[in-house]
Amino acid sequence: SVMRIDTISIFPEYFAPLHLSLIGKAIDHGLLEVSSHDLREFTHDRHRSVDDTPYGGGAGMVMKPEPWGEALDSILEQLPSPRRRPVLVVPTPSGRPFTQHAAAELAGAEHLVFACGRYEGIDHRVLDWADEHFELHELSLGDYVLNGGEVAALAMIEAIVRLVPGVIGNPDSLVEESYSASTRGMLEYPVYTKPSQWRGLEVPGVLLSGDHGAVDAWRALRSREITAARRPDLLDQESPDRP
Ligand SMILES: COc1ccc(Cn2ccc3ccc(-c4cc(N)[nH]n4)cc32)cc1
Repeated sequence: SVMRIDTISIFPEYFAPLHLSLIGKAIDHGLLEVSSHDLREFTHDRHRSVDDTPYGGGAGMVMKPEPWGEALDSILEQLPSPRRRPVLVVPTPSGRPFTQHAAAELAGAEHLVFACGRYEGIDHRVLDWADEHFELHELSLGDYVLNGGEVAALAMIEAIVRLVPGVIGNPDSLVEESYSASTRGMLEYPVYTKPSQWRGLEVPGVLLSGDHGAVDAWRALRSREITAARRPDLLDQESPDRP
């Protein structure tokens, strides 16, 4: 089944990179449809204004609700009926953390819409209205501040789309990863390839030994060492993935 992704932003060109590499191939193979919409197309004043001063005062500007309402209406109108409610993802600093778990959850959706804000954010009534017409997810990319939602949406789209069957060339790499890395498992072990000697640096001997049991043990040990050093929080969680 084809996954459809719509993005809405005042910088739609942010999403041009999605047509490169893996995601570009998925689009070429008809597995994925990506459309980027310019929010200003849903303004009608001479200045095509999308923002205004915040009620209650404070610095910066807030995105007006009307253009967002018209943009979201336009997405809903273009849906084949009878339609399941599309998923609306709104990147925001105050969102629920976007995790591999969230990516897997969203990878099952048929239709994803990303509303990318700028300025100090979007008039909250847009979210209140959208909650009635979409399956709404307000998501944070991480505990750092961006200038808008576009970069977060790009990262989320990549994390989601690579989980869609058929999009990634080699499904094995996903299985391995799902048990050892960025999920609530452990961090990835170090990887090596030819040449076996490079600038006086060798590849760990066990990896050249052909002893698969020893290789697995070495990798598990390195994952545990690296996780303990960099992400002790991941070690605390009991998870079925980690024996
Ligand atoms: C009240 O504090 C702020 C309010 C708005 C902004 C700028 N901005 C506007 C829309 C928008 C969407 C997402 C994000 C974002 C998401 C993550 N993980 N970091 N930053 C930032 C965004 C900065 C800070």
